[in-house]
Amino acid sequence: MNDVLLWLIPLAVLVAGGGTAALLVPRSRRQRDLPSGTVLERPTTATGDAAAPAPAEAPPAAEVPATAADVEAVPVEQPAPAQGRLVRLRDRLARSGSPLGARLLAVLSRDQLTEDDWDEIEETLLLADVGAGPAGELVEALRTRVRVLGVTDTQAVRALLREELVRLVDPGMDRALRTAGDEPGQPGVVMVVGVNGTGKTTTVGKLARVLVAEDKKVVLGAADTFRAAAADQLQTWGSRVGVTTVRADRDGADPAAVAFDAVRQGKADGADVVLVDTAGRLQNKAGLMDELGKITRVVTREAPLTEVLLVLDATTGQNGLTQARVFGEVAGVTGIVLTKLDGTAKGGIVVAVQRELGVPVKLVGLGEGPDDLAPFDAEQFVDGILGD
Ligand SMILES: Nc1nc2c(ncn2[C@@H]2O[C@H](COP(=O)(O)OP(=O)(O)OP(=O)(O)O)[C@@H](O)[C@H]2O)c(=O)[nH]1
Repeated sequence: MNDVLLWLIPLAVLVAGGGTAALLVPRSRRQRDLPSGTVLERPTTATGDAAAPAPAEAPPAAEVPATAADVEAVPVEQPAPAQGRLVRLRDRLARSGSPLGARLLAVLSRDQLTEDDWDEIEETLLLADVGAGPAGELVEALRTRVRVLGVTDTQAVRALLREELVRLVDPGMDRALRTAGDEPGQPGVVMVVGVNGTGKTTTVGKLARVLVAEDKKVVLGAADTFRAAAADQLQTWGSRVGVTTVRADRDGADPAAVAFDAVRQGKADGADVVLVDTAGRLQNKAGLMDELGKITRVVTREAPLTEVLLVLDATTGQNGLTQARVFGEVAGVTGIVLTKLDGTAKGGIVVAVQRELGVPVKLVGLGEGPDDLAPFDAEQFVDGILGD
């Protein structure tokens, strides 16, 4: 009876897995034959808790037997290039209520600007989440220039407002995405952090498309193991552009283990960039610090993080700033992605968050479409909010 069982158990496992021999092949061998858009699952041992052993101490990915590899047969798309996308902002903002620029220009086009008018401008800036400091600075600078230059003509006032807004958004900041590895043969590693629902997974998917459009080889790491659907969501984004997704084989697995595997996979594949999606629940600062700290430490053993992008929802105003503060302290943020800019008339958050963290907005989300992610540019952004 025992002998029969010994034969039946592996047989049942093979049948349940579709009978494929790939189930028993170590990842390193299997991967050479993988089609693009592949999903790699890794059985993870540790849990997300900080006390768990670092996954780098677990068996390296190449020696771990792979489990199911459900490759979705989706047609591979050719994503659109990212340049020039920010011009869409104007249309999107026009549809999102009364944009900041229109409200400012309505006041500035009044005949004689009174004290009340300047107060109204400051209030408008505050309502658009620019923040008290920058709003005061802009009003002072604009007021002085209007007075000194004796400008009354609406077009000239508009030009001054544009200059002052561009200055506030700071065109001098380095907004280049660091997606190249530090050494030859090493991928760039971009970790994406932020609270639930801000658009992290969507941003990773859209960013993968941007990079694929630039002919870069990308690997995705689904280290958001907290939300059940996040890995599926990411995998779908990856499959659409022929990009491999490394994910855990169960929910709640150790995110650091998945991130580590993704980077190792990226190296093995000769990828240019590995994008790591995280859960980053804001349960408490210590927990967040443990989770992101552990991912960073573990990933760095394979390749250093070249970019840590904080995803913020532009519609959340002051709340977003509080999140930015916490993530800025725990995650070593190097760039900001402001999503849902299409759904708010409050573009001022760009200024406030850059001031808060001292790091630039590098990308903006302009909608739910796959190519609705644009590289940020101070002048184009201001033109977008000022409208025609
Ligand atoms: N309008 C608009 N919607 C967006 C944008 N970016 C993301 N979204 C939407 O925001 C919602 C949440 O996005 P996700 O990518 O799932 O957010 P997440 O941060 O990964 O969420 P968790 O996995 O729960 O942490 C989705 O419905 C997205 O389509 C954007 O730029 N504009």
